[in-house]
Amino acid sequence: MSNITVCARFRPLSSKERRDHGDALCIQYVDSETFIFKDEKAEELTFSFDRVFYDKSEQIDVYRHLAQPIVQDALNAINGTIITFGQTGAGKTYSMEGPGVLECDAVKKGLLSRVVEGIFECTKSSDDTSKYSIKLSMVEIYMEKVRYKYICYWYDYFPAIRTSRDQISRS
Ligand SMILES: Nc1ncnc2c1ncn2[C@@H]1O[C@H](COP(=O)(O)OP(=O)(O)OP(=O)(O)O)[C@@H](O)[C@H]1O
Repeated sequence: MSNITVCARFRPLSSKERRDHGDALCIQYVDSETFIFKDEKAEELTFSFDRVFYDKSEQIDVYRHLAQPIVQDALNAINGTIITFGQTGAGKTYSMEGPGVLECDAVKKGLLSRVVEGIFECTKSSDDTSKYSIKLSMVEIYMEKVRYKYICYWYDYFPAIRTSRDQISRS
């Protein structure tokens, strides 16, 4: 896999969209990497990505494919970035936060809380005396202006401090 992964995600139609335009979709499933887009003249255009998440995809699928490798790299001190890009209402916030960043819905929670959980899950399972300094931030770029949404730091974090103390007392 290259250093950059590009995915497309489709959200389900809203009830207003169904009411106004019906259930017909302008995209057609080909496989997990390719879809066909039919434009207004019914011309077909084929698009391919590293992965396509269709409207029934779950938040966990997006996390596992897109973010988990970045979490694992982060534990080896390799920085990573996840960018959502799209027009208003496309589902960027939903993918990043879920229905709300303070909501703990296990199925619907977004990448942000899954990434935080993933990082601490990995550090907990490390059995050496590694020291971690973790910085995680989420920004919104709108009209070429950068706005911080969340910024968190964990400095001098010793996940294995208890394990190492136990080992010393056992030896
Ligand atoms: N995968 C999804 N499954 C279910 N609902 C979704 C999904 N993606 C988006 N939605 C819903 O669609 C609506 C628009 O999504 P969202 O607010 O995430 O868009 P956005 O791209 O962040 O928009 P904006 O740029 O205007 O902030 C929301 O009501 C959201 O809950």
